[in-house]
Amino acid sequence: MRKILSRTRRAVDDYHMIAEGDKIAVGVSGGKDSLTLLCALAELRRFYPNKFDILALSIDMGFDGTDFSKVQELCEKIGVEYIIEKTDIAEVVFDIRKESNPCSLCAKMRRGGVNDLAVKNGCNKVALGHHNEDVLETFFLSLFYEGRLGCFSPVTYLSRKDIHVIRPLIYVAEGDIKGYANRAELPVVYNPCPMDGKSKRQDMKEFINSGQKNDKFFKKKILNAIQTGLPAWQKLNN
Ligand SMILES: Nc1ncnc2c1ncn2[C@@H]1O[C@H](COP(=O)(O)OP(=O)(O)OP(=O)(O)O)[C@@H](O)[C@H]1O
Repeated sequence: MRKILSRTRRAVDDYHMIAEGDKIAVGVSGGKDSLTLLCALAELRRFYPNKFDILALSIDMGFDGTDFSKVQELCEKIGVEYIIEKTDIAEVVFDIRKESNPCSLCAKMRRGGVNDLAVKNGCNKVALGHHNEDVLETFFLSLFYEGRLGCFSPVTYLSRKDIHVIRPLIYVAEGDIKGYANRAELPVVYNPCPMDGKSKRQDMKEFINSGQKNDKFFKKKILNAIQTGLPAWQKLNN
């Protein structure tokens, strides 16, 4: 956890993600990334100079067999309040709308659900579990499939809801998350989504891995290009 925590702290500092008195909703899908984010922020909360509080939120998509009870137990252990909202997003996307491209509608509804639930519970920020490889994959997806330079931002202000979305794991490597999730025996929730893993993102992952194999600084250089080239990624002075 020490490495994850120090990288999380560096990202939080570089982009002023956490201010005194913040109440941060951590979006917990039940996957390894968001569970790691939850544990990292619970730990950071103990010593970060700006005092803040966290709340864990899960949007239950309504797939049969989803069980968040072990996440509930983890939250009790680390002293974090936990709210699960049951939805019928899976039914809307797959049965009612019969979407040919279900991921984009699903993600939109899920994001809306997390943000609304955060506001309803008095949070001024939402934290998401995007890690370093998510950043690089998203950057290349924009480049190769949309022909533009872009990526989600470390911090995004949503004016309609008056909340900030923060991504504290942007410097954390997926491999470190996997290692931590295994060692800490995080209660990863089985994802029954039929689309899970079937995406262009997988192709980008393979492309990045082959770049990294040829040049051990590949990922570092791309992140540097993002931070110097995309305005929203410019580090703020501390
Ligand atoms: N059902 C959900 N409820 C609450 N938050 C969610 C949910 N699904 C996703 N999120 C949040 O959005 C982030 C990005 O979603 P995405 O589906 O890309 O997750 P991921 O990369 O598979 O991460 P994870 O391993 O945490 O599932 C997650 O890390 C999490 O913080």
